[in-house]
Amino acid sequence: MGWAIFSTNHQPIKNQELQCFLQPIPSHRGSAPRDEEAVRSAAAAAAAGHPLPITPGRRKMAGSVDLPVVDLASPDVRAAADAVRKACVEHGFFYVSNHGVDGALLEALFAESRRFFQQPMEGKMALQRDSNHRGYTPPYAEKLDAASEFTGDLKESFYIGPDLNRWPSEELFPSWKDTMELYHSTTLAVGERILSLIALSLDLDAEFFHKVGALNCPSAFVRLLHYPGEVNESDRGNYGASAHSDYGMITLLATDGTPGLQICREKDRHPQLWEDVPHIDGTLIVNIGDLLERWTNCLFRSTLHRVVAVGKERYSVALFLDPNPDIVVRCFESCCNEANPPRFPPIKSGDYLKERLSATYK
Ligand SMILES: O=C(O)CCC(=O)C(=O)O
Ligand SMILES: [Fe+2]
Repeated sequence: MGWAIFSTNHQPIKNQELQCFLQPIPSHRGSAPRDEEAVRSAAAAAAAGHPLPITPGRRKMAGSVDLPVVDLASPDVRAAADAVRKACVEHGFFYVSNHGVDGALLEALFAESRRFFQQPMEGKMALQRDSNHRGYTPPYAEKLDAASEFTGDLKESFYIGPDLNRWPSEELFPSWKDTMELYHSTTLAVGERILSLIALSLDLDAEFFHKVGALNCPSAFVRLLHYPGEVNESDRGNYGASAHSDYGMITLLATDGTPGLQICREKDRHPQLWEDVPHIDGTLIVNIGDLLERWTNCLFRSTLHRVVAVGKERYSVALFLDPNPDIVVRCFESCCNEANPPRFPPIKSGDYLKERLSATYK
């Protein structure tokens, strides 16, 4: 049988051998040469009747995508689960409102993040990312699209895991640790609620992800992100975060309201159409990762996305909520049958995530 290791446009890659798992994201994941791509996306946007605003970075952009907003406080849980299913099938992205993350906590989180990234490089590098994948990553050290012609993405970031963290000095950052730990636990709880809706949307028990152990010491990482405002001439066409899909179950994203995030709903369509994901006050952005795409046999989309430079500094914070590393991700029975057999072999979550991460930092 030909297994697909990385999904592409929800079709299996025929005759792909298992060793391909060790390769970085293949080049068809959003890697058209930048000029050609700009022309193509402009043409597609024009054809679709979208306006083409020219950003300070002189990048042409398509229109905005109209993603659904799921109310997490809705008493009609069935309707919320149905809305989640529709969003995951059609877009792989949606917003959640009434999520319960306090505005004051978000304000404190962004203030701490700004203060950390505003330090001189020396202070940040003292907490450089370690082998446990915690800490600071400078600009250019990470390349989310392996096919990008640039050395690396423009962003800098800081990873905070469930434990074993590296913290800035308490003297300089007295409330940093408490703020980060509170944000970690708060968004983890929101993520668990979203996963319970996702389980219901797949006609599984609401507690499914708990029951199979995926949420027993899950691999949950908060990542603070900072994108520069001004970019050097040599970085013209480079991305804040180059095209990628997220690796795990779900991602919850808070932004400071600055635009830049774009999604491409049809990975293999040419020309690719990139659409802006506008900020909506009071909401978090949620997207599906590759492991959930595998679990659902590509019923749910792990959608390609990127962050373009918009000539303005940008801060965002992601929570990557991934399963316990020992969980084996195997196609749900409800998502396959004889006519639609599993497209991926079962895989241990930790093995999959480790390979994807190591490809990102080569
Ligand atoms: O900053 C953003 O808006 C997106 C970040 C992202 O896609 C990621 O870190 O995986
Ligand atoms: Fe992402």
